[in-house]
Amino acid sequence: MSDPATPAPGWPFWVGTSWKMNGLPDDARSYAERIAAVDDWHGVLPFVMPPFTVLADVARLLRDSPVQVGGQNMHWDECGSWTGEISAPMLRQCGATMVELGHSERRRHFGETDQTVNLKVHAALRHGLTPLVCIGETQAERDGGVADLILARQVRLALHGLTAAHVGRVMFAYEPVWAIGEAGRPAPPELVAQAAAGIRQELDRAAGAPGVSPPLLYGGSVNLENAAPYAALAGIDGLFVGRAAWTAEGYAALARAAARPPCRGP
Ligand SMILES: O=C(COP(=O)(O)O)[C@@H](O)CO
Repeated sequence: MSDPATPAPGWPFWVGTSWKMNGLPDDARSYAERIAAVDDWHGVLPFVMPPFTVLADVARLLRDSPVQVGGQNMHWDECGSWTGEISAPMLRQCGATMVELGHSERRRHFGETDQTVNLKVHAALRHGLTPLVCIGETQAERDGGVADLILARQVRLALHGLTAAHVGRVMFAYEPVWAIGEAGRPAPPELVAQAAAGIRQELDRAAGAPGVSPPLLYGGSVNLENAAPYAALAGIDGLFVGRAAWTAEGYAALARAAARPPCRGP
């Protein structure tokens, strides 16, 4: 198993996917085998987040590839009476190096809060997992003019209690709630750039210095048509993709579309 990455801001560029609640064992193995066979990721840092039931299988098949594997959620405690939950050590034992936290679907349907996200960030770092924290405003919050406030609050609370050094080991994904899923509308790149600038200010403040703060990915209805324009945004360090990357070929094509030529590096 590869060591958990300590992400570097800017270049290189991350392209990852969460399969959400999709992927029976045969399909998961076939997907993993196909992306394990990709011999050129064009400089992007790839990662996949399969369901828990296939995570160990997928991690085993990708062990010798550059593709990192992560869980889609976890509990903040190491073990104990938490029926139905999964802990950081369990994810590590299965081969995960990353964990997604605070996705809007978990905030909306399963009672995830900024406080539980913060507990989980601490737990992930304690156990050597890279947390990928999802933040984003609802349509009502954007219409009400408080999107930037909501994003700043989500960032600050997620990072609460971390040292500046630990802040640099967290990753973030800006995912407007209104841009995600079947009913989602892709966010205009100008809007993403403006939101990313505000988020970056918060991240730099928490990290104590510009240039060492966490990578910031964009997610929400990313597809083959819009991947390159999002990837070209100066404040965006990666893409976090759902539906468009639920086939191995779709994922590999997206990584190619998002790959920045070396001259676009810092
Ligand atoms: O939810 C996400 C984006 O989903 P899409 O299907 O691409 O809208 C993001 O967290 C990746 O799972």
